[in-house]
Amino acid sequence: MAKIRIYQLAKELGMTNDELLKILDDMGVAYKSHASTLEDTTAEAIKELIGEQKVAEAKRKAEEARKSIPHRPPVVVIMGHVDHGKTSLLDYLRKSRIAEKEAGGITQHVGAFEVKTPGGTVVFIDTPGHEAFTTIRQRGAKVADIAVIVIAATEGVMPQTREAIAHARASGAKVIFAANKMDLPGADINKVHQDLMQLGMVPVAYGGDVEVLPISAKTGQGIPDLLETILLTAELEDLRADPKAEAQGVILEARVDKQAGVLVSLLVQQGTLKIGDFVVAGEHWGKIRAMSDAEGARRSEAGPGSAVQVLGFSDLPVAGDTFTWVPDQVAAKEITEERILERKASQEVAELGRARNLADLMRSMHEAEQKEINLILRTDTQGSLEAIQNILAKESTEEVKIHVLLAGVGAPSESDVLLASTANGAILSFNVNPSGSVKKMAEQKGVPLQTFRIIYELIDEIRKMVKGQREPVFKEEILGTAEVRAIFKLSRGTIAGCMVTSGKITRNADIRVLRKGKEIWKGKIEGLKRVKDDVREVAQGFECGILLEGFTEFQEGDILEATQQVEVATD
Ligand SMILES: Nc1nc2c(ncn2[C@@H]2O[C@H](COP(=O)(O)OP(=O)(O)OP(=O)(O)O)[C@@H](O)[C@H]2O)c(=O)[nH]1
Repeated sequence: MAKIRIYQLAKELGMTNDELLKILDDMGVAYKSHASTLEDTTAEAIKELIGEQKVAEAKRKAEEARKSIPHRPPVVVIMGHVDHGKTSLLDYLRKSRIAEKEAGGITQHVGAFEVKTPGGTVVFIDTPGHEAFTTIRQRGAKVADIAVIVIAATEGVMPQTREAIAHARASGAKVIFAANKMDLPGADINKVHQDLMQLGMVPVAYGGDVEVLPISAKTGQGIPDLLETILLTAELEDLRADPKAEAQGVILEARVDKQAGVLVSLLVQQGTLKIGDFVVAGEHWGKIRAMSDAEGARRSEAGPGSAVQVLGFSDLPVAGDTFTWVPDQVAAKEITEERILERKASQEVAELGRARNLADLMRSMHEAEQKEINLILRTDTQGSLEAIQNILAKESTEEVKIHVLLAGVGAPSESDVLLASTANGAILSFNVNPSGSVKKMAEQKGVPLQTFRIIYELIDEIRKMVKGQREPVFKEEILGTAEVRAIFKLSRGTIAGCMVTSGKITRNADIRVLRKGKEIWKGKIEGLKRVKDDVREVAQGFECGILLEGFTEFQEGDILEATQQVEVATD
């Protein structure tokens, strides 16, 4: 390597001569002037040092940039079993928010509302239950950071509590439990704790990390603590959003109002949405003409964490679609038109390749290298459910995990189909039949849904799935051999003129070169020719020319052995 002079290296590293001379002084390197040459090792050491400094500086800047982005309020969804108090809790939170304002405040439904506490603001999605939440997730958007799952302490964990947990987990939201109805004499928080332990979740009270807050949606008892826990959880998540970024968020609801036209509720997640902005959401676009918030107040802009109702969409966007800012109408139109075309094209493909049964699902999981089988189990009785779960636990292997997203008594529901669809899973039911509408939905969404009458048939099906997902085991199979009879040295390599002496040689086979019975090389074929034509295979008794990838030292009499890897059936 040519010696480098100090001023040359300084230029290469983008620094001044003086800066580099200072580094040399610090390193104790002697020089006469900036024109002196450096030893190779010194130059390398300096390059390495500067490289490290640059990486550290870039890291520090990235962290600084992240820290300069302000925090945003957490977005919370409330879920739980029917009648456990989701609506009451939302009502209480909504009222407590208004109580802080001037009396007589009017509220309007914009899909989410804010609760301000001394510790910070929390945004609540204004629709109880997981249907709305799952519909939003179905479209690929993550809307809630935290799920509060309400459990009536008079009843404990019920089937839809388990569903809510499964949905929340599948979305990646943090889960906090609210043990509700604590004002009632029959309330027993210990039962809630124990039920959760049975599901493998250890409450903080028992030394675990699962938050269970006793509350009453009726009296408001414990709700400040619940809000505080939400904010603490959010703090750990370090949620940030840049108000200066291009506006982006999720459509929460959309409807047509006879007078106002298309009304869209949306949640801004990044950036600031302003009047006059153009946005696209799925296949629809709009120019924001007016915005109003949950207080019914007109807004000219909405920053991260704000839910607003907007006017300006010409068509109804779909709840759950993300919306993004675009610079103008030309961009808005082009993007939405492109999306419509893309959808039409992919629909045609989907018609052909939709996963309709377990075998199809297994194939798609295999292609995606998914090593977890996600299942929803539905049975007629608790007894059969437990029996199946016990057997399943034994079928899970190190390589392929069986993950039961949800197990419950009763027929599969539409919400099960949504869950299975987002998790790329299957629904297996035992002795219970899904309704026609559920079957139809499963078909539309490509979710395998199968009903069994005999437990062992169900288990067999699962065994097949596990087997399908195992890493395949391969063994080597010899395809054929060829003997080198002549050697041609050409400009593009050395070609072995061979006679296929047994079996066949194929273009994509693995080749072993054997000389006097010993392997001297192993690799792939680069070219296989019969006379002058490139061919895919040559059979016994024919001559051919073989060019190998990276081997040229042929000798007459060498044997080329062609092999291929074949999958071995395992049980
Ligand atoms: N005493 C008492 N009653 C409550 C409390 N929370 C809810 N309730 C009552 O429980 C019943 C069900 O409450 P909702 O808030 O409608 O329950 P939900 O979970 O929204 O129910 P669905 O919307 O049907 O799924 C109502 O009669 C409420 O008044 C509470 O903390 N204490």
